[in-house]
This record gives sequence, C-alpha cells and structure tokens, in this order.
Amino acid sequence: MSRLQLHDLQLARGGQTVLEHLDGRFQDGAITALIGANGAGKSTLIAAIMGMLAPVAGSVECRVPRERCAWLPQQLALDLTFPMSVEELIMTGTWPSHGGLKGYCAAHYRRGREIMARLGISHLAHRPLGELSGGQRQRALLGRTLMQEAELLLLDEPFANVDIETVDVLMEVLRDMARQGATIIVVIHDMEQLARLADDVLLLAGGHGRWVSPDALLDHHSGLVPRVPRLPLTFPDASHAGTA
Ligand SMILES: Nc1ncnc2c1ncn2[C@@H]1O[C@H](COP(=O)(O)OP(=O)(O)OP(=O)(O)O)[C@@H](O)[C@H]1O
Repeated sequence: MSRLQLHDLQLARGGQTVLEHLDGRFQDGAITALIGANGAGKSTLIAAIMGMLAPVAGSVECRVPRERCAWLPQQLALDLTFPMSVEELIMTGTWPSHGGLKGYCAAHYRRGREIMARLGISHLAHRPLGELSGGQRQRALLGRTLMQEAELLLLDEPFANVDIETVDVLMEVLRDMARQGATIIVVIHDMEQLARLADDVLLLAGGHGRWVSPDALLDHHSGLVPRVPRLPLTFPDASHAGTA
C-alpha cells in the first residue's frame, strides 16, 4: 500500500534540473531514509512532496489529506524567537484540522499533556521556545506533529544537534507512529541512525534516485570502511547502488 508515489518526477531549482526520472512508492507504515550528499536534492524533493515546489515534469501523487501532512524542517531553518511556550506550540498541531481561531477543548488539552509526558517535556510546558535546548525543541516540534495526528511526516535531519537520549525518544515515537500506519520520510546522514530506524532507503545522487534496502546499503558501506558507530555516510553512485 502506498499513499505517496512519485511518477517520473523532474524537479528544478533556479532554472537548473536537480532531480529527474524519479519514480517509486513510499510504503505506508514504514520509515524511509532519504539520503544523499549535500546538494543532492533532498530538501528539494521534500518541498515537492509538501506541495511547495511544482514539478517541471511528472508528478507527486499524495493521497494523505493536507491537514494530516507534517514537515519538520532543519533546526537552523526555524525562527523560534516567536513568543510561544512549549504547550502553546504543541496545541497548534490542532490548527490544520480545527482552525486556529476556535480555541481548544478539554480533550485537546488532555491530549497535549499526554503528548508532553510521552516526550518527557511536561516540566517544560510553560517554557518559551527560545529558551529550549536543541533536543528539547525537537521533542516539542515532534509533539506538535503528534497533536496533528500526522499521517505523512517528513523530517529534515531531526537528530542533528540533539542529545543521545533525545535521539532515543524521537526514534521510539517515530517507530510508534509508523506502527500506527504513518508514512515517514527522514533525511539522515548518520549510518548508525539509519541502521536503527530505516525500513527503506531512497538514495539521491547525480540527479537520480534509487531505492535501496537498508541492508544492501549497510553492506556496501561496511565494505568501504569498518563498521563503527556514528560514522558519516559515504554515498555510492545512485545508478550502481545496491538492489532496488
Ligand atoms: N532556492 C534555490 N535557488 C537556486 N538553487 C537552489 C535553491 N535551493 C537549492 N538550490 C540548489 O538545488 C540543489 C539541491 O539542493 P537541496 O537543498 O535540495 O539539497 P540537499 O540534498 O537538501 O542538501 P543538504 O544536505 O546540504 O541540505 C543544490 O545544487 C542547491 O544549490
């Protein structure tokens, strides 16, 4: 089953083709790692999937309703000087389906508290976002997507600049979301994290994409260098990588 498919997709930035002939389906209830070197087109593909970048050719077929699609950009891209507390941020997860002007009911607040407890941030409920550590901020942002009941979740390097304990919490929550049927796409650079999390891999290189099994990628990588934790990934050419 797949609610998200790419059909001969071609994407460009600034008039230059970034990706072409991109096909395939993201599995529902699975976590797909999106990998590639800097500039390979990961953010460009995410923008297209989120409907923020029109394809030059081909199409993105997304059967998840817009209000159930969530995107967590890279931390550096976020302006968190906006005066808002952790709880307020999490509650905004209701906006895509309920609107931002209606206020919240008791059930919303109860759910918000459950989510903060799940993410270990109950004690930060009233803390302004600008006063959070990277890991605390990432927990709060993931909490917002839980509140939204996201069925398609795209995360751009969610584990960058966060502590190990937070990585564990985020991974557990993502795994739970996938178990409940969500389609999850994660931009990842770390080999160990990929091995722990990914059910499937889409490798972008040289303007093309290739679907690779995590095992094939890890075998390829372990042939290049010994397996040690927290190793940055090296990227085989997309046209020769592993098996589809
Ligand atoms: N707004 C833009 N205008 C022109 N070119 C752009 C724009 N955004 C990205 N590009 C170019 O498009 C290509 C793909 O960029 P993209 O940000 O998608 O790569 P990425 O794989 O996400 O990289 P990174 O790992 O560094 O985040 C790069 O060559 C980049 O320079």
